Amino acid sequence: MVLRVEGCSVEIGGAQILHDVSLEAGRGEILALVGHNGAGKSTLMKTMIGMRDKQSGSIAIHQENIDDHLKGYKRMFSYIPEEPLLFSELTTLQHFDLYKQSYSIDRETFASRIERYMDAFEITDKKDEYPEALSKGMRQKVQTICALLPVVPVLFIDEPFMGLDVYAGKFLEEELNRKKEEGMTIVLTTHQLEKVKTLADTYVMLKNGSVSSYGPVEFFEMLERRKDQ
Ligand SMILES: Nc1ncnc2c1ncn2[C@@H]1O[C@H](COP(=O)(O)OP(=O)(O)OP(=O)(O)O)[C@@H](O)[C@H]1O
Repeated sequence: MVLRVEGCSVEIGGAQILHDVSLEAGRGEILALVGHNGAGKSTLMKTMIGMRDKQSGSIAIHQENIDDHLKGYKRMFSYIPEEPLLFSELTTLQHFDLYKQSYSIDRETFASRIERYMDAFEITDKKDEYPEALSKGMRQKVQTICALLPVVPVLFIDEPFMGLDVYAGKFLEEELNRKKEEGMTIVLTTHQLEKVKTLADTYVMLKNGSVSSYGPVEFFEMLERRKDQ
């Protein structure tokens, strides 16, 4: 297994938000976190990337435990948050450069990737702009490109298609499939059930902070069909 989460519980301000959550995902697997608003999907994702403390449980990528060596663990994944988290003092290109340095991406690989991504996401003419001069969707594109640049074992994405236009959404979907073929493990949250069915291999359904069902995506489709009957 590439990603292993075991018995994670999270409290925020004295309220128990996640209860004993466990999941795992293998190489080249796309895992969708699903559930109603407030079920705990973003909290779980933030906990898996070390942005939120847990009260119990363990999280590891390739046996690198989040609690033993956070810096090493952080080099094992990239992350696209629900709301873009950009630096107001950095231009689009400077953001990409920050990722190049953080993940030690070589110059040639970096140059070809940013050219391809800026072209596909249609933001080449925004390369010297600061975030305040970008629309929300464009900021989301910059954030998405940052996370797609490094080749890491795991990619975490919170609501990947929110705010993206249809062309960018289509390209992202194709790119996630390409990354999956190359062996990347992808964990995403989404409310778009169609995307779960077309993109994911497995799913974890959260209900009030607990895992209510978990398995191959065909099982999820069966549950959805049964609900409709
Ligand atoms: N910073 C916070 N302070 C207090 N409560 C929080 C905080 N963040 C999340 N919560 C609570 O934790 C619960 C889970 O929220 P979370 O954002 O993880 O849900 P979600 O499944 O991602 O929801 P959505 O689908 O609406 O994005 C909610 O009850 C929310 O109010």
